[in-house]
Parts: sequence; C-alpha cells; structure tokens
Amino acid sequence: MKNIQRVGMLTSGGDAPGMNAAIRAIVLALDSSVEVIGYKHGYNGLINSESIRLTQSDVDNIIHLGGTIIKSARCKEMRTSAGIKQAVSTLIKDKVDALVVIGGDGSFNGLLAIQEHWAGQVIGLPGTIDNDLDGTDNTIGFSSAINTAIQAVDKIRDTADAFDRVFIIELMGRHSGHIAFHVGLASGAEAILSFENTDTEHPEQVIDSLAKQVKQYQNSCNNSFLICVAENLWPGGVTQLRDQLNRYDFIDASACILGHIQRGGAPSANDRILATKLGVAAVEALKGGMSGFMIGERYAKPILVPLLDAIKHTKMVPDHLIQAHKNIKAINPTKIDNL
Ligand SMILES: Nc1ncnc2c1ncn2[C@@H]1O[C@H](COP(=O)(O)OP(=O)(O)OP(=O)(O)O)[C@@H](O)[C@H]1O
Ligand SMILES: O=P(O)(O)OC[C@H]1O[C@](O)(CO)[C@@H](O)[C@@H]1O
Repeated sequence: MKNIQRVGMLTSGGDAPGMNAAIRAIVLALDSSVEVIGYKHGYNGLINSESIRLTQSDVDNIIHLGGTIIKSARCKEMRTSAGIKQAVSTLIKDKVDALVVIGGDGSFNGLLAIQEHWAGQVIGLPGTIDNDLDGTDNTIGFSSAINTAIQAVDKIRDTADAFDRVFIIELMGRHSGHIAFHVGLASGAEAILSFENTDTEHPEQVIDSLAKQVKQYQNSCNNSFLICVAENLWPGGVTQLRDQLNRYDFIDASACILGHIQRGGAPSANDRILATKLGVAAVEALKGGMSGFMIGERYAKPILVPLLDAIKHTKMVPDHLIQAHKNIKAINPTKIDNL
C-alpha cells in the first residue's frame, strides 16, 4: 500500500457537470490524514501556484453542483516546455505525492507531459461533456449535457411544430458527434448529421438528400422536421446549412446553436454516480501505486486505461445507433423522385 500524504487535484478544459462530484469522491475516499490541494483554473493553478486546501467538510455538500469549485481553464502556457517545468516545480515545492486531473484529452496530454518530468503518481478522470475519450463508455458530464440539450430540443420541437418548420440545431462536441447523435435520437430528430454519417466533401448531395426528406415528410404528415448537427461538422456552420436549405421554396428553416447551456446545470444522477464511482476507484489506484492511467468505465465497472490509450480519438458513435436512427426515421432518398 503506497503511503500518500499529499494529493494535488485540478479540473481542466471545458467544465463538465459532475466534476464537483468527482472532487468530492476523491477527497472523501482518501484518509482524512491525507492533505488535498486543489489547484485553481486548470493548469494555471499549478503554473502560478494558485491553490486551496480541500478538506472533507469543504466538499461534503457539492455533489449536486454544476461547474467546478476549483475552477477550470484552458492554459496556453502548459503547452510550452517552460510552462510544464513550472508546473512540475510547483508540485515538488508543495511536496505533492500524486496529481489527479479531471478533464478531457487535452488535459491528459498535459498530465502526460508532467509525468515525463516528475516522479509522483498521475491519474486522470474523464471529465468532459464530449464523451470523446477512448477506453471509457462514458465521460463525466456527457449524460448531464445530453439531458440538458434534450430539454431544449423538446422546446424547439414545440415551436417548430406550430409552424411546421424545419429547425437545424447545433450540438456541442468540438470534433465528436456523441452529443449530437444521442440528443438527436432521444429527441426524435428527423435527421442527424454527425461525423460518422455525413459526407461533408459533397455538401450539395447532403443538402439535396435532406431537401428530399423534408419534401417527403411534408407530403406524408406535414409536421416539424428537426435536424441535429454536430458542432464543427458543416462547412460554414448551421446558419450556412439553413441558408442552403432555404433555397428550396418549400422549406422555411431556422437555425439554433444550443451552445454553453449544454455545459451548465446540476449533474444528472448518472453523472453523480459515475463521478463518485470513478473518484473512489482513483483513490484505490493511487493507494495501489498506479500511475499513468485514466480511470474509465466499461460495462458499468471502473477500469484502468493507460492515458496514452485514452487520447487516441478512435471512439466514434456506434454503428448500431446510426442504424437504429436510420431504421426509425430516415427516408431512403434513393426512393424519392428528383425534386
Ligand atoms: N499537448 C499538450 N501539452 C500540454 N498541455 C496540454 C496539451 N494539450 C492540452 N493541454 C492542456 O490541457 C488544457 C485543456 O485541454 P483542452 O482545451 O484540449 O480541453 P480538454 O481537456 O480536451 O477538455 P474538453 O475537450 O472537454 O474541453 C489546455 O488548455 C492545456 O492547458
Ligand atoms: O468554452 P469554450 O472554450 O469555447 O469551448 C467549447 C468547447 O468545449 C466543449 O464544450 C467541451 O470540450 C466542446 O464541446 C466545445 O467545442
């Protein structure tokens, strides 16, 4: 059993609902004799030596809070060798034995850079709404983000329905389609455009196919038509897509970028439970002397994933979800006559 006396912790990258629940779980799972230092504003806190002591009573009642009590940030300096050295020197000065970083793939790159220059233990917890880390079925924040987005999309559905309108909704995800696809499925969107199922090399064909689907929809039921689109997918964004669709005289499309509301709010039950499970498992891993791992979740159980494997960017929207949506909603454009 490793004798750990001081643990450093930080949250980095886009904040995610459930980060506080993870902080809480780690602090409460550690022996009360272990000192926990929370570095503030992501890696900036390490570089600028800005930290707070986190006691068990500090974190006892934060499981339900969105955001992160130790703040997050994107820290440019951490991408330089001077920044990394400065971060390491703070860890040495503070006599930290282990560092836990809650964040996404970028944050894990920072952790790997620290590991190269520091003898302490490093552990990552997957904290990002994007669900784009390999080796884990879910990331902390994903479930909350899709729940929040679904509520918003349901409201858009009401007004879209009233006007029989086409609505194009952009979901977050940076370069991954997990949020867009899950929200599209759960809100019954008529079309979902994600990296896995959309040929953006040939935008005109996609537009033509969408227009045909809308036409067919109008002919058969004359209702609203929702299109969920992954952020950074469509050349020119969703407003451009709207303009392209509005060239068809039978289409009256609006666009809505859901944006940062997807990152806010209280964490869902799933995220609170996931964060707690993974936080406790992180402490077990530290006590067992492990280093260089992300604590992920597979089939509802915590697992250790080498940090390098977690950041490979190979986790795509599963094919069975794409097929499920096709089977339920999509109208095969080849069966529709040219407009
Ligand atoms: N290659 C790298 N080397 C060192 N540090 C890095 C590197 N990449 C990212 N970081 C650090 O991690 C921070 C967070 O990274 P990034 O902005 O990519 O978010 P993330 O952790 O991927 O989370 P999310 O995708 O949810 O926003 C960066 O601002 C930077 O401080
Ligand atoms: O808040 P920022 O820095 O604009 O970052 C937005 C990005 O962060 C995320 O919310 C989380 O990675 C992405 O989905 C989005 O692209």
